[in-house]
Amino acid sequence: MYLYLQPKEPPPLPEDARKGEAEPPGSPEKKEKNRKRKGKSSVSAEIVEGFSVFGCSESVSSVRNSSSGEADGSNTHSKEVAMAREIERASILRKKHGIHISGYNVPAPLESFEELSSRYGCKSKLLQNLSGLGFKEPTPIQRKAIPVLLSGRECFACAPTGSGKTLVFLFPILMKIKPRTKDGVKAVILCPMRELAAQTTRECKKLAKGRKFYIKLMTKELSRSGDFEKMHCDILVSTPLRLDFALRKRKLNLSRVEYLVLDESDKLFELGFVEQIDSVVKACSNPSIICSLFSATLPDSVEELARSIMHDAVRVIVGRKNSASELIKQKLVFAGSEKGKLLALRQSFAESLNPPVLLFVQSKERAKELYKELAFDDIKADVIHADLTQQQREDVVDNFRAGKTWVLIATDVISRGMDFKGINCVINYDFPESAAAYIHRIGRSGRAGRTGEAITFYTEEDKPFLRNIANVMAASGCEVPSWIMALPKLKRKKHRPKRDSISTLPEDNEE
Ligand SMILES: Nc1ncnc2c1ncn2[C@@H]1O[C@H](COP(=O)(O)OP(=O)(O)OP(=O)(O)O)[C@@H](O)[C@H]1O
Repeated sequence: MYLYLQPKEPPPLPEDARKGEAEPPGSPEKKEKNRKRKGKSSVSAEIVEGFSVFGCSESVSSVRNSSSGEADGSNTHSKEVAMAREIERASILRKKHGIHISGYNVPAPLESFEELSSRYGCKSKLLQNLSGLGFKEPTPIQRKAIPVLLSGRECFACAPTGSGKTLVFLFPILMKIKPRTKDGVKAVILCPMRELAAQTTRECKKLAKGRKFYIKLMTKELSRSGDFEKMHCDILVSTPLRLDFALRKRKLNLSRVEYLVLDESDKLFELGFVEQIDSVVKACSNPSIICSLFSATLPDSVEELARSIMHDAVRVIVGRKNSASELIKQKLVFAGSEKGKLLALRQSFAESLNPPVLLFVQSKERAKELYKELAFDDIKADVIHADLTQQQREDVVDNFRAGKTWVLIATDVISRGMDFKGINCVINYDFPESAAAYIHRIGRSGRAGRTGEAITFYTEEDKPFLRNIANVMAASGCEVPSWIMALPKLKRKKHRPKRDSISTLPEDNEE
């Protein structure tokens, strides 16, 4: 029985809520929580177009929050003029960057990172760190979702792979929590995979450079033998399994957590993780906690579940929901059979190999098989899958990052969130199991404004599933043959067929 993750029907909104003024719906506790949030409301705000899931209005208007003290209450006319300008400015920015939002009193988007200081009092050290990382302009999701979190609102954010969502949740945490207060964990970031948790911890440390935060990655050792009563930790990054283990066995106290982030939240809400997420959500019992959910793919079912843990959230979508980055040139290649795929791969590498290349297969067995095949070729290849030790997995990732490995063969353990700089090509050697898996896999290239390429092999067996991928391709402007678009639509069934093993050796029954 999951107390927190039971999806609830959206409560009907009172008439004045639709004007952005009513009491938020929910229990007295939630109301209290929302009252606190309202109090935190920041400088400039919009009330915008509503979507069904978070239940809000269809009217479009925008207000300048007078609590900023910028508007002169005695001069109604000039206040109205200023408000109108603000509405227009926010709307132009949103349109320019393809940002869609829903929610009440949504703060206006950032025009520049400098506004973090002028509007939200950001410390200069943090801003220096941003420019030190070469971040000059906020990306569209950063423009909109950072102010949402900074104004104390919960956020449900969907933006393309490689569009800078990590900064969206890290930066407000670093701005808002007090470092080294010694009264426990203040922020928890959950990631579905260990590699991603390690990467997020590293990014967090880079952004926090020069500020004295205790930032910890929940390693296996820590979850099994950490003394959490003595350990200092402001920001904790973990996979659900390790955090749940530490909660149960090591009596980790999360009651003072102010920020809970579910990165790659659609994956986190998949079966297998739900029980662990539920236990974490329960342990984060602070009524003022701010939850935020991020992914490049957020199906409606996840929005439904999100409603059970979020209150008064602002939904921010950049571009089209559940679509691939437009920076990736996508191609489908018919390889006929399993043998045909290996030949096609070798031929493609012989014609042009432009490393780094990431190659996805559907299982660890197949990853090992393909690695054996490519090891005979003159290609610096390596392999990563769940059978490797943690240290081995880290070494593989480091070697690929350092350019020592040209071709990395991988299962879906690194298909989400991993930020390898400048991957030129992603090859789906095995057809992805779903459109979401496809979007995340190919999203390892075409990041941070760079272009990339994605090639997907398919066999006769994969043909019935082509349409799902073709839809994603067409939506991001890639050419798709009309016969594929005419294939019947399949219900969202996962495609993981049993495939012939990867080998060029003749089979027993062949001559
Ligand atoms: N404002 C910015 N300017 C330039 N580069 C940026 C900016 N913000 C983030 N980046 C860089 O863009 C890359 C992708 O960022 P990030 O990993 O946060 O993407 P993401 O949206 O979380 O992707 P995914 O959905 O795959 O997890 C990183 O290398 C990051 O350093």
